[in-house]
Amino acid sequence: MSAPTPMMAQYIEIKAANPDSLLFYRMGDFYELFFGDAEIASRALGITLTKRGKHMEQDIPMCGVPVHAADDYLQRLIGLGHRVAVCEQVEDPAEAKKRGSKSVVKRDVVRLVTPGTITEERLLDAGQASVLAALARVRGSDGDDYAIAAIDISTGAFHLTSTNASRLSADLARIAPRELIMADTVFEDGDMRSVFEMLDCAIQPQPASMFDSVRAAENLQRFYGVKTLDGFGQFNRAELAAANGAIAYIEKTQIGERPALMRPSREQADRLVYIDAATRTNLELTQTLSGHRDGSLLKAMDRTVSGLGARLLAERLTGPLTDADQIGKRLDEVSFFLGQDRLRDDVRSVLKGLADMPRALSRLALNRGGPRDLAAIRIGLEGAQMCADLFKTLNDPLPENTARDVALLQDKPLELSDLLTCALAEDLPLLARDGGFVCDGYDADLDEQRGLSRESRKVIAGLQSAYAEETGVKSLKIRHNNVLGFFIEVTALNAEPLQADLQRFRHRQTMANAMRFTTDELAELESKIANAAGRALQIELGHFTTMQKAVLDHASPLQAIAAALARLDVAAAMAELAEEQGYARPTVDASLEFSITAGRHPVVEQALRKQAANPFVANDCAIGGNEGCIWLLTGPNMGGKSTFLRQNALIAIMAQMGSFVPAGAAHIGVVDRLFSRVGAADDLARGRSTFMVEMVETAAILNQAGERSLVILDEIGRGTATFDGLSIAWAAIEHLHAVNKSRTLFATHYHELTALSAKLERLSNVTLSVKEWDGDVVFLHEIIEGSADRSYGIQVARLAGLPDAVISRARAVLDQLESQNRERGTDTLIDDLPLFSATPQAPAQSSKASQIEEKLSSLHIDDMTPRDAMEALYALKQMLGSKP
Ligand SMILES: Nc1ncnc2c1ncn2[C@@H]1O[C@H](COP(=O)(O)OP(=O)(O)OP(=O)(O)O)[C@@H](O)[C@H]1O
Repeated sequence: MSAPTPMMAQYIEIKAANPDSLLFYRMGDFYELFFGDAEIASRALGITLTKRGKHMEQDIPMCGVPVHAADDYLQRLIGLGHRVAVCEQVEDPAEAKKRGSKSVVKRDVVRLVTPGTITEERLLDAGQASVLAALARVRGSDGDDYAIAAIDISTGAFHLTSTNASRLSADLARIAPRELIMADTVFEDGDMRSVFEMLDCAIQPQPASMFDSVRAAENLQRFYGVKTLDGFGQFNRAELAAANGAIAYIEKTQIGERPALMRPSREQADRLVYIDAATRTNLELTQTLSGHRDGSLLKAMDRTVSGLGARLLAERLTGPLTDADQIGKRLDEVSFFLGQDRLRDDVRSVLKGLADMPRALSRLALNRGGPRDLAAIRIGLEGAQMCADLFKTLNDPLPENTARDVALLQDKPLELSDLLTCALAEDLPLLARDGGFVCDGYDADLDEQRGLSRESRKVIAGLQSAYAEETGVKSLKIRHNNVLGFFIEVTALNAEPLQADLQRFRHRQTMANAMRFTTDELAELESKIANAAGRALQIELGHFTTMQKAVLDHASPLQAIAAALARLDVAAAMAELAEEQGYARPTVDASLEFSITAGRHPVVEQALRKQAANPFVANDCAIGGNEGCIWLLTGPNMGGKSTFLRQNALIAIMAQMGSFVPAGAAHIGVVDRLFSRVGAADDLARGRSTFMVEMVETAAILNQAGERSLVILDEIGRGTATFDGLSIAWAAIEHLHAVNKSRTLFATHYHELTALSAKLERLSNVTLSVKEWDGDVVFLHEIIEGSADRSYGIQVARLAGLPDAVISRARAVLDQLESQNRERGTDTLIDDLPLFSATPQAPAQSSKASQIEEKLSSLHIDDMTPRDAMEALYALKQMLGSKP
């Protein structure tokens, strides 16, 4: 068997060290993939699979992607959940040749590209954070402690959240990482499976040693180049372990490059509203149930003009606050911008033109940046100054948060800004190695080299005319290509005068219709130009390094300025939204109030307006109070029950993220937990039926909701047989009323439940009004007191286009069922239910049963004939049959 070629041997060795990643192996202008990687990539990318040589007597499958288009292919592979190891040539091929003609150029993996560690503009969504999360678990004195380190390497944001087993899912759902890492021991723990299954992201278990909390402080100190972590605040063991895991993973994937991470900031779990994963999904906060951004609350609210602002808005929407003071301060900013139309417009138009500073900074830190990233910083700093200047003309006092942000903008690093403004040219190449990004007049040496090369070009133009004259060939041209450099070109017919003097015009190449020559003068000029260009590029690259370093030296103030710009964008955008949509400032305080006047659903309202349909019908909601009220909502199908339930939850979220709300007025006592059980979908992938999903979600609510919670329940119990469903709904309401005491909205089709209002003092019945007209039903979408006695399901079915025959048959069946029901009387069912009996009744002794038992025990079977036994059995059966 033949040994692998030296190159294949190198490939096999590098691949063995990176078994979990597709290996992009650099060969000239291509990244090549071999063996199984080639098969996977060719299928995923739709590129041709070829072969190259043999290994162990078998063809080696191969495919390749051109280096200049690698980003696109990377994006697709990462999108499909793959990881890619990028292996580059790390020495000049000339060096390799010195070791012998057969030696292979040294190559090494320079970077692992994973879903959570990408930084390229084209691989990122401007309005979305790209989070890598590291989950750590440490055994505490009373149970396990968990912490999540969430890093957005594309912006440097770094948050640490302490959590526990019951909050973990909700916290991960809020953070919504693109990639989650954890110790393999945690990954393999069966109890954790449900947590990981719920997440829609890449999950990468890592060696447990990466999450060591003991070495963590030392590693963090090394990473940040500090002697102690005291200045960072106090961290618990779980937080240290999570931070250590995240940093170790970044070092593992970035191989030698150090991203400009901010210092970790601690998130206090109770600072944010607890919203569990199901509620987040059901309320379609950042995407719809079908996975689209259109139709989500975020899309309906987003009026930001910069990527920075869009990301901050999403962060605020997914983590509304629980501190009424902080919420009030955010609302002050919106009020301020609402009263300053002109300023708002001006600020927004400055912000619109800004490039993404934190992402540019991050690429520069990782040595992946180019001249355009330097320009992004320059433009960002100019924008910050322009923004700050806009506020100078104001006489009114600024709200606290706005004043703080404007002060931050004024605090820009002047030297850096001057350096970038003076040095950078207007038109910039993507890559530093393309040159031409330092402006003329900045560096005399550079200007001289550029002058030389410009001068030489003029000389070449002169030479061309001279040669044309000398040879009498008017069409003679001096051209350039990468293979020959400069050359003289004449058509084959005109070659003779040049061929006549081959001492002077040395022949280089014969083409189909042309001949190419060179001269000593031309060769000399060529080397002058090449030298000058090479020297100029060296000088420019030197300036690039200086500017890059200057930017990184100011990473912290730059990040602070970017954060201030993002906050201003969000505040101005919220004011824009409030004005455009007619929203009101909510009152948010520490009470247990929940009273909304003329509330609307932010997404449905905008959709109806777009369709020029009937306007949205506003509705009130009052479920506040010291022990929380329950509104039991019955009403026809399509009446607007789900819409009403969701709109109130969304209004609470909007208010607590610091936004104005779609209502005439709103007074909300801070909600600390928001639960919803609306619209169930099968979760067959996890082996759960609709009903099971519904019950798991309901159980979570009944076990966790408290008096500060807001609970939204839509049609629980509908996924099972009528009486089972009704009983579960019934018992759940009683529990909510007596135990949870949360502010609750409960929509149902079980009209029987409305009888509960007679017994539960804080429960009110409300319904959605309808008009019946000529056998049809008209939905007025208006909430009124009282209860609906019918669901109008058949009318809705008719509207949906069920065949007439089915509709009329359904009407006949319904009439029959209703008349039977009337005869039996549903009220008896309600009155019979042991409403307030906490302890189940002991089953009454049945006198019939004991008579049968007595008779049985009096029988002497051994003394009986078969006929006697038969008769006794008949008698027993008869006694049983006489039971009522
Ligand atoms: N307040 C409103 N104003 C105007 N249109 C509304 C209003 N509420 C709901 N609608 C419209 O009615 C449609 C049905 O609403 P929704 O889904 O909330 O009804 P539902 O009572 O929950 O129905 P079902 O019981 O069949 O689930 C919505 O898609 C919306 O277009």
